[in-house]
Amino acid sequence: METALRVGILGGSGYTGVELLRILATHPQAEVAAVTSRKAAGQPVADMFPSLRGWVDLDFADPDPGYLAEQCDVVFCGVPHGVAMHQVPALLERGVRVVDLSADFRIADRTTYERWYNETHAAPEWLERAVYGLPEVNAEPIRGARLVANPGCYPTAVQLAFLPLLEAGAVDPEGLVADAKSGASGAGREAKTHLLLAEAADSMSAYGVAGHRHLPEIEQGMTRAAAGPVEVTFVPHLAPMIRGIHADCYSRLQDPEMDVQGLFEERFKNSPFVDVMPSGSHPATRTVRGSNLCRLAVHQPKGGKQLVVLSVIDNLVKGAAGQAVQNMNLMAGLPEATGLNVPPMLP
Ligand SMILES: NC(=O)C1=CN([C@@H]2O[C@H](COP(=O)(O)OP(=O)(O)OC[C@H]3O[C@@H](n4cnc5c(N)ncnc54)[C@H](OP(=O)(O)O)[C@@H]3O)[C@@H](O)[C@H]2O)C=CC1
Ligand SMILES: CC(=O)N[C@@H](CCC(=O)OP(=O)(O)O)C(=O)O
Repeated sequence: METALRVGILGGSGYTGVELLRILATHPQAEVAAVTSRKAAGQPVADMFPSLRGWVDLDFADPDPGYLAEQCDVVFCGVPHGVAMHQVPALLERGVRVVDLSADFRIADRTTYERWYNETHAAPEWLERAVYGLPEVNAEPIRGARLVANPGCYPTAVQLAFLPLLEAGAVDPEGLVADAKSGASGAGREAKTHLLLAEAADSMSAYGVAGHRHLPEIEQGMTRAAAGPVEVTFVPHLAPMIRGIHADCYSRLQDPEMDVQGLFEERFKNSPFVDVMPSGSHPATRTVRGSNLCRLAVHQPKGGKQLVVLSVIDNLVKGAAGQAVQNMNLMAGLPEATGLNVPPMLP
């Protein structure tokens, strides 16, 4: 067997970090060599995450890029946006390849990034060199990338639902609506009042309706797919569940007679993690939990022009850690699904 890839996780004590550790624990070609946390440096990983007892025998280390570069061939960044951009250049300059799960390198246009994220970009020279890590679109450039910007969770679910339609010019690109619900783990592991059990359970609320930071990321990908301007209304919601994203994606067909089901089946026939369900299906988030799958279902109510595509993912897997490992596999020349072929957990 070839030597395993030595993998590091910058920000390993958060939700995407523990999900990366879970997935990598059974990956046949990767070995986790370093995991960082400022607060837990020096403590065994399995003390913080007893679920990994017997699987991960490492202590958390300080987030020092020099140390990570010594130990690792590839580093995943599971740190908040605004943090990764300060750490990533030092890793890249030392020859480490990086998959950044934060938003720092997703938006190629610096001005757009700075407007939506309200801060000056610390590594603008890497913005254009980063490859947007949606494997269903960019598999080839991802293979050769030094820096992959892993997509956001909502943008993954929404783009996969719209891309076939936009690439084929099948819908009005200016009348797109994405109504999406996310589980609370999408907001990370830091304490926040709106995520307390008594605030988030048994309730559902929209947020960011006037403009969520995922909107420019969604529009960037969809503009590329449509090869022209798109107009998207994006309404995210916090739903009373732990994992999962359910996106209802609305558009107007140019030709209601078009075989939309056939279009989706053809577009994703070589995508191991996109399941185009029979037309009229109702996918549930629980049918993808713990897996790297995106399940899509096409609906054409009354056979008219209005089209509804339902898209479900696990925000921590296809929306974050699983997609990041899919990208690492491509970068390493491995089959895309290596270490990711597990069925979802249900119930
Ligand atoms: N949760 C989700 O569903 C998704 C998250 N993402 C993105 O992935 C990234 C990680 O998210 P998530 O795991 O949920 O976040 P968490 O808040 O759960 O974890 C953040 C991690 O980053 C570390 N960290 C925080 N600040 C710093 C810093 N200044 N320097 C070094 N390390 C730091 C924390 O550890 P410590 O404080 O101990 O150092 C912790 O390990 C974020 O950018 C997020 O937006 C992307 C897609 C989906
Ligand atoms: C429920 C919730 O709060 N979700 C987060 C998005 C989660 C996420 O993954 O954001 P990035 O991928 O851009 O890091 C939010 O709305 O900001």
